[in-house]
Order: sequence, then C-alpha cells, then structure tokens
Amino acid sequence: MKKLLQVSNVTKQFGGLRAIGGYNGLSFDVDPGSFTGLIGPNGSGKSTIFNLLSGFLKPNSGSIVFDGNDITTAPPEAISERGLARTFQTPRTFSSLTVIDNVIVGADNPGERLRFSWTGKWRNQEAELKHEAVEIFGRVGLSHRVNDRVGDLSGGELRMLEVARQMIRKPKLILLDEPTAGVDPKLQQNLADLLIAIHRKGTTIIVVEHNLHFLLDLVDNLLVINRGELLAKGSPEEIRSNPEVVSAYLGGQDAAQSYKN
Ligand SMILES: Nc1ncnc2c1ncn2[C@@H]1O[C@H](COP(=O)(O)OP(=O)(O)OP(=O)(O)O)[C@@H](O)[C@H]1O
Repeated sequence: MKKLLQVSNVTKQFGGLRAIGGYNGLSFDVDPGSFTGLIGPNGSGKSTIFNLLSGFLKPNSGSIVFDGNDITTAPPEAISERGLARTFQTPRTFSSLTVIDNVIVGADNPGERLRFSWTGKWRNQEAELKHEAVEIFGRVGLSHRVNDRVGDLSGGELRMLEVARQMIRKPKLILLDEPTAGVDPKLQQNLADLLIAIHRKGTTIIVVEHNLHFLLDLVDNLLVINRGELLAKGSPEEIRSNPEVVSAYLGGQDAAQSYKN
C-alpha cells in the first residue's frame, strides 16, 4: 500500500544536542486511513516530531514525504495546503471573534493570517461553512456556544474549537497534540466520538496523548518514542505486552495491567 507519510532517518538538534533521531535518525511511516497514537515520556520528542511534520521546524538531516511530495523543507502554509493539518497544545484562536467565525477563519487560513481571511474566498462560501461548523459543534455537544465569543470558552471548549477549526478544512492527515488536556470527561467522550466519525470518513489521524485510557480504545496502532527514537510500534495489544515499553513508559507491570482494564 502507498504510504501517506514517510519519515526517513530524520534528526533534529537543539543547541548541539540531538533531540530527535538518536544515532540512525528517526524513521516511520503511516498508512492512509490509519489512526495512530504517538506516545512517550515527557520530553521524549512528540511535539518536536509534530513541528517537523508540519513545517514549523526543519530537520538537520533525513526526509519527510507526505502524499507523494517531499515536504522536508516546505513552509507550514505549503504543507497545510497539501492537506496536513495540526492542532497545538495551546489552542491558537482569535479571542475577539465568535466561535463560528473562528471555525470559518480556520477553513481558509491555514497560515493563521487573519488579514487575508477577511478578503479570502471563504466569504462566498460562508453559508456552507457555517452549516458545517454548526454540524461539527453539534457533534461535540457545543451547538449552544457557536455565537459566543471565544474569550468566554472554557479550556476544554477551546480544545474542541481547535479540532473543529482544522476538521472543517477536510485534511488528509490531522495531527492532534494532546486533545484531551483540560477537557472534562463528558467532553472527552464527545471528542472521542468525533474522532471516530472523522476517521470513519477516511481522515488519517495521528494523536499525541498522555491519557492512555482515552487513546488505547481509539487507535489502531501506536508509535512509542523514547529520547527522540522509536522504541516500539504495533497494535495497542502488542504495545501493552511489550516489556521494553512497559518498563520505559508504562511504569511497570502494574500500570500496564491497569491500561488493559
Ligand atoms: N525550541 C527548542 N529549543 C531547545 N530545545 C527544545 C526545543 N523544543 C524542544 N526541545 C527539547 O527537545 C526535547 C523534546 O521536547 P518535546 O517538547 O518535543 O517533547 P514532548 O515529548 O512533546 O514532551 P511533553 O510530553 O512534555 O510535551 C526536550 O529535551 C526539549 O527540551
């Protein structure tokens, strides 16, 4: 099967220290239509990997191919236009606009350039986009919030907005950075349902998530990162029973057992 994403021998250094890639460089690939969890201890390199994939950082060596195009040195806007979307750990929203206007701006504004969005083509498609935005918010139980100012949203609602803004652009691949952080359990369930629906419609997803209870029920495969290197990859079942992962990441057999329940 043709891969949607191919990461080959990628390294990234900060101030002379290699954060990503270890000795041989980091390599992994992602099948179209897959749902991948990216896990690893704090500081292991997950956000850096997302920054490399989305063009916010450039690798020191290696290559990244997305949907048949070499995007190793491409700027974030060009990568976004090719259909690779991402969310950030800290949601990037326009707090003076309403929820719905934030979603619409996200539709034609991958580079976060608000100025262009006012003159952009989305104005002609406003009704259609509004309809889609209301539908996405309805699915996460936030229809009552669409006309509120973003500054009035809770942390959890902001996370939902961040996902909705990216989804409306119908990306081929979406990278979600800790989508459940600060989201209450009810909204978490809505978020899980939304991600399942998005995945069923064919969007490929990679999600960084510390909440393994949330993650392990959703994804079909996992990449485990440790010190910027790929420690293991496989199905959730394979990862749960991998002794190296259990000792490096899951915190011993007792913890691994609890994730099985
Ligand atoms: N801009 C930067 N400048 C210098 N060092 C950085 C920079 N970004 C990341 N690092 C370092 O790279 C390593 C990986 O960090 P990264 O934030 O990618 O880890 P993470 O797995 O996302 O962590 P967390 O789970 O805590 O979010 C860490 O040692 C971090 O200090």
